[in-house]
Amino acid sequence: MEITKEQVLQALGNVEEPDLKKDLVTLNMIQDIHIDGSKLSFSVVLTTPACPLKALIENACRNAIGHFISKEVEVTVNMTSRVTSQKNTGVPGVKNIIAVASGKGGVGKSTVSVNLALALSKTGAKVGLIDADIYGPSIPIMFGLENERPKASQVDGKTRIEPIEKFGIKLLSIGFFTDPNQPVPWRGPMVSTAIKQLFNDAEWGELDYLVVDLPPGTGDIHITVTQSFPVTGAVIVTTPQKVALADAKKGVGMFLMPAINVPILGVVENMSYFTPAELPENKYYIFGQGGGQKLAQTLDVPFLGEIPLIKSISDSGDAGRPIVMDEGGVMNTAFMEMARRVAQQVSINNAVSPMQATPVAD
Ligand SMILES: Nc1ncnc2c1ncn2[C@@H]1O[C@H](COP(=O)(O)OP(=O)(O)OP(=O)(O)O)[C@@H](O)[C@H]1O
Repeated sequence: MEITKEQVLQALGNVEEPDLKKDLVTLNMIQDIHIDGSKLSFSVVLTTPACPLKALIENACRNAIGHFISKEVEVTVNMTSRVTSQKNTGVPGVKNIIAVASGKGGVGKSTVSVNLALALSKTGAKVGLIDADIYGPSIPIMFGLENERPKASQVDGKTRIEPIEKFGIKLLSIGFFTDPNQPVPWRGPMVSTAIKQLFNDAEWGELDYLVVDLPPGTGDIHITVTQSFPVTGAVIVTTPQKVALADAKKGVGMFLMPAINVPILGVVENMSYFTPAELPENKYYIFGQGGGQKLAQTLDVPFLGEIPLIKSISDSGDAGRPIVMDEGGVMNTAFMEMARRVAQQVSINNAVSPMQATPVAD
């Protein structure tokens, strides 16, 4: 059987990327076509390794070859990725900055930030995490790094900070530079300088996603981060309670203000229902059901998922090993699904006007 490259491209031109609403060939996602008799191999370059539609797209490609060329073709599909970036984030090498915010304190914003960063990294992305919660930096504890200090050196008269690496991601926290027993009275300009240093003075290297854990509410740090760095999008964390939902709405409002203008990637509802470890199929909606989803609908933004309330999440946070690191179980599934939806929204936003898309090794 004779197959040509043109036939392959024509067949795959019938496969639509469901999120980006264009075919894979137009999107330049088909690469490395090799034909050897009836054997065909090609790569599909997705916009994120966390793509939730990976299996569906691969299947559609196989079906298209079978349908438009021949069922006799022996197809090998390599699913790879190249994370896209819409804007220059202002931090060299960093493709996307994802801000994690909440209207109200204590809703689990840091828990979501940490597990989001690790879940993205588990899919194969290069990830960094900044703890910008100046009033209660909790990331050092959550990673078991309370006594660590990042290395700093002088290069050409400039301070360069080495982010700490743990569980495959690079991280920096404002907590690494303060004494937990000595509360620091931060003044506005000091806060702004300190936060900017976490972005500008650190050796982040190449990152697909830099996740930023913001303080709760709306304040100086939000303004500093959003005005100094073009943030790709914001993830809003809420719990199902009315107060949290009302505050989340205010948080969304701040990101959408013309002076700030950061796209909302979506709403995550944390502590959605209680699930006992011994009976994971039982769900008790102790704070009410569907509040986060309704909020997302009202604001016309995506709903990124429900995270259950379970005791082991706080134990794991205190023990320095975030829960998504433990394979299997409801929390791992919930955080992996949430991360895939976040990455999907980043890809969709970037596809609106992709300015640069640099390849990453897979
Ligand atoms: N889904 C959950 N199930 C059980 N406990 C949780 C869950 N999410 C968060 N927690 C616990 O709730 C507490 C607050 O969480 P976290 O520090 O992530 O919130 P936050 O919104 O970042 O708080 P802050 O306003 O102080 O920044 C922690 O003890 C954490 O372990």
